[in-house]
Amino acid sequence: MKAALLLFASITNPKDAAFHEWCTTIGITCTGAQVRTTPQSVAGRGVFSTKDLVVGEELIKIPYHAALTQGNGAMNFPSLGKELLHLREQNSQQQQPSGSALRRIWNRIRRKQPPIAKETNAGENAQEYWKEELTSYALEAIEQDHPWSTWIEQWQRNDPMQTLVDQGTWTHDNPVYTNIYPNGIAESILTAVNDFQEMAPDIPDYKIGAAVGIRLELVDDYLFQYSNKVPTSASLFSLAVSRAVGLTERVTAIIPMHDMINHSAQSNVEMAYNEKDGVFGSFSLIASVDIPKDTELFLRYTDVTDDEGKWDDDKATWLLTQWGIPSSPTGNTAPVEEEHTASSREKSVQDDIHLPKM
Ligand SMILES: C[S@@+](CC[C@H](N)C(=O)[O-])C[C@H]1O[C@@H](n2cnc3c(N)ncnc32)[C@H](O)[C@@H]1O
Repeated sequence: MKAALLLFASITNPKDAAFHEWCTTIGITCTGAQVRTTPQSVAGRGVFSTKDLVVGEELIKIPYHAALTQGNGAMNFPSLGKELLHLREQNSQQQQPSGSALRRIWNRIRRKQPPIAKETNAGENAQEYWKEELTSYALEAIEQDHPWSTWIEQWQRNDPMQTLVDQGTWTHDNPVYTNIYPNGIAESILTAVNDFQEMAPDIPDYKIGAAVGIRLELVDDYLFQYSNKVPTSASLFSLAVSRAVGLTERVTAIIPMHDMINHSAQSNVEMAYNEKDGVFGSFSLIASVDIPKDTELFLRYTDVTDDEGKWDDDKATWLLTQWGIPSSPTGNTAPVEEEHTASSREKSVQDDIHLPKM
């Protein structure tokens, strides 16, 4: 308790302090790390080491029940769980549209990425609907003032895609819908594409345009299928997507503390989990290199290099539009070789983990 008080005393931002207090309540232990809102972070807020850490040292431990998964969501909100299950059954019976030309092009690009996870522990076809369902559970948590709300209300993302989704200016029936050019594209979409291009000038604008188009289609599909049936929010949907991690082929999760860690091609932490008989116990964040005190911690969300280690602009487009993170041929070197140091009880999921894609 004394240690916790000392920890909060050193956090100056009230939101960070509230988040850490919540972490303690829910059973997350942060022995070597702290969330800080600071200009020193690449994204204005990130996780920093609070002491010198040696490779292999555990700095954060998160119990499984703290993570937002479809299974945990259904356990906390059983009636919403039933409604979502019902919707899932309805949706999977319906003929899925073959998708637009844009989506087909993007699917070709996506084949370069690891395969998308297929199913979860929450039932048949569940993995297909994780984005929609985790968003609904997150909204329900806020609505019911569930303890998770302290964390969920702090989700943030600051990039042209999130701005576009927050403004809702891409849909024709939106009163704030801005100019449409003769080619049918809204001015707000072109603004987002231009803003992205300024952030990452090495990525061709047509690739950014395609990726933005795909995401908007997915948001549209989501609103069409879920609005007026269960809690929905395009903004939270987009936030959830940027914070989720695929743990196994069956389970996608948003994990508190883990989701506060920013991306770098040269990560310095990795995640491991304790699992017995296919049941998760807890997640650990482990130093993958020696880390001095007060250093920002990084995970590598995705690799943007090809088989030969060269910067791949398709993958870079993904990083840019999924998380708002720019990259360039010169700014991305191969990740540092990491020595696996987790105990034998812990299975490293660094290689299995993929941040899910829309
Ligand atoms: C999983 S969250 C990480 C925590 C986030 N910074 C926060 O304060 O909630 C992912 C988001 O963080 C930001 N981010 C992460 N790594 C970044 C980087 N290297 N450069 C710029 N923004 C980054 C992006 O907005 C991204 O969508």
